[in-house]
Amino acid sequence: MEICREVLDSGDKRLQAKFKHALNVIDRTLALYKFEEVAFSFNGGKDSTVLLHLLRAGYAVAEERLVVSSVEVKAAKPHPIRTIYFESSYAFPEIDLFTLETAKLYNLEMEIIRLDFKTGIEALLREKPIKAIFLGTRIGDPNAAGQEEFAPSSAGWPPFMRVNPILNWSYRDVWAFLLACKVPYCKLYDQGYTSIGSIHDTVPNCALCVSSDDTSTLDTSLDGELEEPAQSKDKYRPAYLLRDGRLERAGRLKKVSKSKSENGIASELPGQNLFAASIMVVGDEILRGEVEDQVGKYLSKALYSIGWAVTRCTVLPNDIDSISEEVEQRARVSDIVLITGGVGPIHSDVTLAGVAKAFGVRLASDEEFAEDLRQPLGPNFSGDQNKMAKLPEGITELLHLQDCSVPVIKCRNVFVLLGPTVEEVAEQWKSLVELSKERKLFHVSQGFTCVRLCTSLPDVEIAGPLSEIDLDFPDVTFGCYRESLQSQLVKKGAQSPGGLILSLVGKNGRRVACAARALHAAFAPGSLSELPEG
Ligand SMILES: Cc1cc2nc3c(=O)[nH]c(=O)nc-3n(C[C@H](O)[C@H](O)[C@H](O)COP(=O)(O)O)c2cc1C
Ligand SMILES: Nc1ncnc2c1ncn2[C@@H]1O[C@H](COP(=O)(O)OP(=O)(O)OP(=O)(O)O)[C@@H](O)[C@H]1O
Ligand SMILES: [Mg+2]
Repeated sequence: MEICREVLDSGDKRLQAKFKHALNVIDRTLALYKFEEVAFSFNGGKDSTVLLHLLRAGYAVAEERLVVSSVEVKAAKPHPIRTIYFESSYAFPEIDLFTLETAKLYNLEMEIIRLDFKTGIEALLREKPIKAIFLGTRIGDPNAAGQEEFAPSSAGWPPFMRVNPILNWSYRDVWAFLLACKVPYCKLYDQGYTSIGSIHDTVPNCALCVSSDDTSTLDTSLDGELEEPAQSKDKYRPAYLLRDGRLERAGRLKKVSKSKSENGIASELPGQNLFAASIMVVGDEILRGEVEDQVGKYLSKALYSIGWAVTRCTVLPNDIDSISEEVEQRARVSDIVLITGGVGPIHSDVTLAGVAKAFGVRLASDEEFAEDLRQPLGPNFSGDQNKMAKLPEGITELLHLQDCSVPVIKCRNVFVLLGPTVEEVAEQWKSLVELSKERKLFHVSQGFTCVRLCTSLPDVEIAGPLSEIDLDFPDVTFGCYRESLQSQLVKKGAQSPGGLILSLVGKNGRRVACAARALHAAFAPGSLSELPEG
């Protein structure tokens, strides 16, 4: 079979291993089910094109076995690959055409279904005894979460086995195969499309753009941003030149929900100018009081300095369920969640497992992350067998940062900073903010202005005027607390140790100063004194 020969001739050991494994999955399926009980779900996309040729190879092997074992050798004729295509009026015409031409070229017995997937499969199963369907689903596809190579259809779907022979193939593997086998693929992939959905949600991948005024640098940014449809002046390189497979879906426009936008991250609330972040620090040693949490404090200040409100900062034990419950809850109510601690090769490092559980996905080995870790961790790092290189499947993006040896792990609106020391977290955070300015991962704006006033007046005297002024300044937050005598004494310029501290916080510096003047005016001169910035 020419496909087997081409893969062999390519000399690409990795491709050969993936090919062999996929053929084995196909072979096991054809041994389990009769030919007429199996269908191939083909849509002209690159993954299903790979699968088509794997099936051609796999069917040839199975036919051979049948012929050899058949008594009536002459009667054994080739079985066409039973194929289903869900046609849609929103499909690219190029995809439609390629699907039909390919079916003709390879003599596929194709059934065109003009219904949605579920209803179409229900109708199909009523008529035909299909028990298994081959799909080109790969890990990293949004719908791959929780699937294995053999995955029974989900609850609520008619019963059949989903067979995913290329589940563990990477973007690189797909192109290595298509190019090595020199098989035709849809021409949209030569025009910069790297993953194809409908005409309404797919544009060429901006990482492959060669704009008319820049033809030199390509594929250097990790830009997954929503781009407007291609300008006609822009040219795109072919899909197989995309070096970073994580950007495969960068040309897929994401569904924008009411409050959350790109990457699941919320837009600034109109008129309110406030984003809410949650911080989670994982470590039993902090809960035992052995170690003081400096990271939470650093991140709170850092978020505040870019205009974010921190609505929760929690310290959690190294326990999967505690982490997953907190992530699940905080990711829902916050714009972003920052997590540090509990990531590493030790048995108690379960932060990523907790994140995976919160989002209902499994942890899967990630070859690219293993590569990222190999350099900083040195020769003792044993690659993807090491649990450190496992990431929540299908929802993770690695953010490579300038001047940082390890990436930040982004799972939807949750960012895991590998740290673990406050210095390392600080370095990662600063680079993340820079990257965010380019990619709009989260909003970076002007920080808050804070004025702190110190007084020895008793709380009861302060309370009345303070609540009145509070009403006059809805855009300023008034806080009131006492610092320990000790910490006030060590702070330079502290006056009135042991007294009350009033803090006035707001985005508009002028308004904060105005509120401070109003407070001064409400009490006898000299009752309040301003503290230096803390
Ligand atoms: C043959 C076939 C079988 C499918 N089986 C399931 C299933 O069992 N459970 C499910 O949730 N979705 C199933 N789907 C739907 C896919 O998971 C996914 O929603 C679909 O490929 C649409 O992806 P898109 O929204 O990116 O276009 C199936 C789709 C096809 C074509
Ligand atoms: N309209 C469809 N008809 C039949 N099968 C489909 C259809 N849409 C998706 N599938 C099945 O789901 C698989 C996964 O779809 P997915 O979009 O991830 O990959 P693809 O379309 O092959 O390639 P690409 O990622 O480049 O779009 C396909 O390989 C195919 O088996
Ligand atoms: Mg597709």
